Amino acid sequence: MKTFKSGTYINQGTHKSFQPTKINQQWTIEDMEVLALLSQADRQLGRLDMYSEHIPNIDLFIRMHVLKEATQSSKIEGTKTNIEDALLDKEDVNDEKRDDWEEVQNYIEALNSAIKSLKKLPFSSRLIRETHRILLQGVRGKHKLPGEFRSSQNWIGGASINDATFIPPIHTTVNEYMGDLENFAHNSQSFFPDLLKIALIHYQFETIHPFLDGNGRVGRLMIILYLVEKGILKKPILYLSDFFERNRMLYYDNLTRVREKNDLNQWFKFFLVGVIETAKNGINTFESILKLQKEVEFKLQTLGSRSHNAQLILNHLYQRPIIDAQKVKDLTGLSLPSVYKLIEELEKLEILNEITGGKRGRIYLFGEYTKLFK
Ligand SMILES: Nc1ncnc2c1ncn2[C@@H]1O[C@H](COP(=O)(O)OP(=O)(O)OP(=O)(O)O)[C@@H](O)[C@H]1O
Repeated sequence: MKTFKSGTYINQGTHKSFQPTKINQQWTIEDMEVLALLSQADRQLGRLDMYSEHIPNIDLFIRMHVLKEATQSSKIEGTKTNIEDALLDKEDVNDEKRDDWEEVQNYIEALNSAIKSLKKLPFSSRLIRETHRILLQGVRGKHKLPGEFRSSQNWIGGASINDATFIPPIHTTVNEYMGDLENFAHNSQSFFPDLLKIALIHYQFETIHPFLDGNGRVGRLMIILYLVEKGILKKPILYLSDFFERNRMLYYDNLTRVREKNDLNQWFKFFLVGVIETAKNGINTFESILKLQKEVEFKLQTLGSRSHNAQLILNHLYQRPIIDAQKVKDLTGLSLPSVYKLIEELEKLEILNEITGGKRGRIYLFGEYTKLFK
């Protein structure tokens, strides 16, 4: 690592683009602090992974984890959607918030679809492009070449290329760089720890900046895809975007430091601290979910014969903690008067609370559960 050189600048006449060093090579690591953090991060990830085996019905809770990741990652990009907004149906979202809401939904769809595809497609340029296509579908992204690598020079920061903070590699080299990144991801001879590999892949991906837009979001999404593909996590339950969002300036600065100061170790440390902190938060969230689940079950016992229907509603709420009377009717097959009675009882038990304040179109939130993801 001592001699690591992040890349070279090539003169394009009006500007200089940064051509990063290819990453599919043998890496060594000598910084003891990186190694110590790596060992902690591995330990915490192992603990987190255990939850996916031991929590019954874990899939119920994963949807909310995905929703949180989508909200936080999109927030870095600038959307103003919060978790409660992201839970709403399209027709319940205000006009001015709808485009942001759609971006978050695209993120959820892109992540779910990519996780599913991993069963038949490897972590590859093709998978990355397909994920990008879903992420940028719809109004805002349609002029940004969804699903395609760029065919022009782009830049980061500044209104024009002349005052850019960073100019990624020339577009004619994007395919070659992405091929190198893909080969590195699958190079089993490189004997480099997986967490450092994905940290390096994220840095390199952001530096290549292969798309016209959405590079940050796709790059963050790739982290979870890589961890699942390598079997480090059985389920997609580690989401770093919250950490990156809370430390946004450091996130950008540490990426920049690699390029400007050849300081890869600082980026590794930042990334590993993120993994440790996020895994610990994930474990706490699961502990809180289990505790809440017990409390709720205890409350449901007071409903006697109606507890079966209440349980059906709860199974829905753990996936999407928002509901209306029609959905309760669909889930339980009860008549409308019985539906309203059951909702009222769940309100009394402080499981549901109405959030619109209106008489019609009432929507109920499972607030205590939603809070665990904030
Ligand atoms: N100096 C830098 N060097 C390399 N990558 C950077 C640098 N500064 C920012 N980035 C990366 O570029 C991303 C922004 O790229 P882009 O606007 O294409 O992505 P986005 O998904 O639309 O937005 P965002 O990443 O802000 O959510 C940042 O999130 C970060 O990952």
